[in-house]
Amino acid sequence: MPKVDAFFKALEKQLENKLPFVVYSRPINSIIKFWLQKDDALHKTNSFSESGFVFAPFDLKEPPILFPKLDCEYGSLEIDYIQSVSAAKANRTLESTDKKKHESLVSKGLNYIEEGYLNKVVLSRVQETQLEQFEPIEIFKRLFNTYKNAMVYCWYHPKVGLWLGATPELLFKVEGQQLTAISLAGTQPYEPDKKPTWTPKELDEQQIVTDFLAQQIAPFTSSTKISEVESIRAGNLWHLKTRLISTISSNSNLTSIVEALHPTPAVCGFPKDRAKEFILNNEGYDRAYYTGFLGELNLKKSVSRNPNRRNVENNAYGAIKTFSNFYVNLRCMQIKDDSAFIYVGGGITKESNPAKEYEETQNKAETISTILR
Ligand SMILES: C=C(O[C@@H]1C=C(C(=O)O)C=C[C@H]1O)C(=O)O
Repeated sequence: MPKVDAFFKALEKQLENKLPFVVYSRPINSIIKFWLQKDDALHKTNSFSESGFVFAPFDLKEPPILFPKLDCEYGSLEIDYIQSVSAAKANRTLESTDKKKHESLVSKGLNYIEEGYLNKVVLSRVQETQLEQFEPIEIFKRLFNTYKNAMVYCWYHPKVGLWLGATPELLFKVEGQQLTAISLAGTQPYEPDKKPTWTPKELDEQQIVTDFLAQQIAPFTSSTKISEVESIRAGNLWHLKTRLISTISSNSNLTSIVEALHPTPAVCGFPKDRAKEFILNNEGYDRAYYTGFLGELNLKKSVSRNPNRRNVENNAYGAIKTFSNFYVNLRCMQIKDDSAFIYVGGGITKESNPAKEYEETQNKAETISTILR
């Protein structure tokens, strides 16, 4: 059997057998990887000290789920485009009262901002779409073909559920002693041949995220470099992005970095605790794994040394580096029976307008719904 077919057949079989798996491809990358857990045990991690794949909820009162490396079969495939079943399956978006509900949620958030209780809060909703067929692996293939600068994934555990997404947002990654974090916020619709123009509202909203990240990593790092703000495209949207790169002090660990950064003001708000409390008390539904994070935990890779170096003796041995990378679970959906639940939100600051914020969530939902049609 050709390698591609065997790769996806193994996934289909894992799903049929109701066994946990994740299949994913990191941004700007033509490598697809999977981890297939050998039994249906539900492993969690509190310490982030194991190796494997992590899937964490928004609210970390529930510990993240771990597919431990030692309990998994691993596979990878290098490919640019995967043939998937004839593009479209008809589907129907259910009538919703979402608009009114979301606008009144945003208005309430704005009241809290006006009163000075919050600077920014990210408010979200979930939208249901009926599917003609249960075909998550096919949806994954379409996500992979469509969103090249996103982390695309399909994650399944029989005791938790099935999630799919194409997220443009890195929470942070660690490679050896280097920490990279990304501030991503502000949204404009993409229009062909047109560069986005950013208003002070969006620049401010994104700056809150950058300042938060810089402040939160400071106790664990040194010599942080902060890039210029740039526009990046994610499907039918533009966002503002800043990159922060620093060196981790030798006494810090992943748990303290996660606690310091998650959830960032890009998906929660500022101040963090007040925004989180507002979300939990007012959104009126459970975000579960939406705006949580997912990714590789403490994996190893060998990095070859610079061949131009003089120290020939050392060049014979490459260095082994430990790396982890966590992406924020955005532009995602959960599939239950024959329905897809699409999760979308946006940042609210004092200049926000409820009707526009609803429109922004619609644009975000569109990014992911196009894959279902
Ligand atoms: C919350 C979401 O996206 C986040 C919010 C953004 C915004 O408020 O402009 C932009 C990118 C993401 O950090 C989402 O996609 O659901």
